[in-house]
Amino acid sequence: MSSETASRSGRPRVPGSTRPNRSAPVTTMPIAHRATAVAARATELSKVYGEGETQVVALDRVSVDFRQAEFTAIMGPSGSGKSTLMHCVAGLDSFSSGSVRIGETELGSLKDKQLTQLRRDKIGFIFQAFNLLPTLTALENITLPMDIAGRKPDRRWLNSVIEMVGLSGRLSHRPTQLSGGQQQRVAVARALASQPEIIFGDEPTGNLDSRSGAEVLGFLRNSVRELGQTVVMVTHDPVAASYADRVVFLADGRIVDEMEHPTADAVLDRMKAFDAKGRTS
Ligand SMILES: Nc1ncnc2c1ncn2[C@@H]1O[C@H](COP(=O)(O)OP(=O)(O)OP(=O)(O)O)[C@@H](O)[C@H]1O
Repeated sequence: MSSETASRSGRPRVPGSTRPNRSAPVTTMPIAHRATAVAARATELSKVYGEGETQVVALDRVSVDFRQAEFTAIMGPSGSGKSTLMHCVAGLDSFSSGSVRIGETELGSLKDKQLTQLRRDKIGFIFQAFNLLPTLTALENITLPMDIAGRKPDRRWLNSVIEMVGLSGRLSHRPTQLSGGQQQRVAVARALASQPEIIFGDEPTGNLDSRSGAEVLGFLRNSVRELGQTVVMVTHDPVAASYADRVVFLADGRIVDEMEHPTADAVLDRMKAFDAKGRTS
């Protein structure tokens, strides 16, 4: 595998693959751009549920960048807007005002069909509940999004991803024949297989024991460091957040803090500073 420095410098290759990662070859991207290249951006993003007395401001003018080849965790107290932020940026939910872009594409300007296409082609998802199809084998689940899109998987890339998550011996198994940790590895491979611009994880380790969770988080971190993937993950768990390069803290629908190179203890301390209502102290 390539060194961290080399791999984090832009769009590196999968080991053994002849194909560079899709959007921007590393050799042509100036260093200044690499450091600031943005995979997804929310600007003044607001999301309001309901009206009048029952109105809830879930997101209150949130502006945040998710940089390419970086692993970002979103944390905050329950109800602070983490899932809403992820869903709005991932094009899974509409927003009330502001803007979101994935790469160069403004989501607000897209019709439903275009949004579906963008999610399919540019975004990978990993959910707490694995979301695998029970009638398909592990391999069929991994390639399903590409099959639906009518795209042929890059075999060498696919093999590298399958090898990385340690599923080579399990490809013909169906989800019920796999442990929870193995099922989530299938979901990780499915998300990585199409080399999306960005992967969103919603509590991806929420249903796993700590060992399986650590494995999945390790694969996600490797995908960022060694494959140049961009990952954004919502989590409640300071240990999970410590795998990220950066943590963004939400409270009351606003970003209240950020932490680079987080440790579990530092994240835990920061979380303790939120009071029971979810406000910062
Ligand atoms: N469909 C909805 N209708 C009305 N209010 C909603 C809806 N979805 C979320 N909310 C409200 O928006 C706010 C933010 O919710 P969100 O689920 O984004 O928070 P969260 O930080 O992800 O919470 P948790 O950690 O508990 O999952 C909360 O006050 C929630 O009650």
